[in-house]
Amino acid sequence: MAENLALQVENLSIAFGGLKAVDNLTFDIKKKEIFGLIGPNGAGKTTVFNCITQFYKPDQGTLLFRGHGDEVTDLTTRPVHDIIRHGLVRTFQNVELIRELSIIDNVLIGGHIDYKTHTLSQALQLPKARAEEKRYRAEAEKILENLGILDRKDMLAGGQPYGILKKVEMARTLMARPKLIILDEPAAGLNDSETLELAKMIRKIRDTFDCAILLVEHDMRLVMDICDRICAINFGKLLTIGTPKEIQQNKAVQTAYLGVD
Ligand SMILES: Nc1ncnc2c1ncn2[C@@H]1O[C@H](COP(=O)(O)OP(=O)(O)OP(=O)(O)O)[C@@H](O)[C@H]1O
Repeated sequence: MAENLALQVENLSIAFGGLKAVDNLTFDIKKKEIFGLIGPNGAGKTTVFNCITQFYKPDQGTLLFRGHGDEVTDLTTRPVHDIIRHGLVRTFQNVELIRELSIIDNVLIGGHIDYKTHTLSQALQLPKARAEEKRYRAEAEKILENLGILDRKDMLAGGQPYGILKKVEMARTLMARPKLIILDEPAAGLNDSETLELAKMIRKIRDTFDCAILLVEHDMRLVMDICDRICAINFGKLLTIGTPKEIQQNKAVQTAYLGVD
């Protein structure tokens, strides 16, 4: 795997019954790249990232990921719960936060995969556990500051505007110190100004937290605005990979996706 790559997908295929949902798909994502995956409804986008995160086990293909410490992992050999430990996280379309907890406590939940101390020492508040908790709290505060919502840290998650909840969810994701974040339709449910904010936030995350981003999104303005490169698929097959400009000018994409003939 080339040193500049975060993810390499080669000849990925998966079928459900007779239907080839992903058909011999090959693409790669560079370190710190914002990479878009687009295609019409049913094109196979969700299935692609379900294969990457090992929620589905692909029938065929190579999935190499460069995670923490630049270590390369063959994702197909890992169980689904192990993927996050390597530095690959995904967000969900619906924000899933605990309304009764404060914003910072919701963010701290994202750090739990990393806790080194035993649950018992945490419960007894032993010095090592207290030090660890302090370190995670400082890290959570730094992330909230970066996302511009540190002033809300002690407020309850319940009742916050949707745009803020999305930021809290992103903060929680960042606690896993990801090397690649898969964003599943992050603009769904956001208004125009929140979508603009989201674009700024995604760029800032890439720049500040040194990670690549795979964006699966229907909002073409957002995709064209922030992606370095875009992969267009239809019927599970690759149409083309290119810059936003190249994608907009591509005949196959116009026909398949934008509905232009
Ligand atoms: N678990 C499954 N079992 C059977 N068929 C499936 C399953 N998951 C996806 N499919 C089928 O695979 C194809 C690709 O679906 P997928 O959800 O990946 O598309 P998509 O591009 O994400 O669509 P959308 O934009 O509507 O979310 C579709 O025909 C879908 O019906």
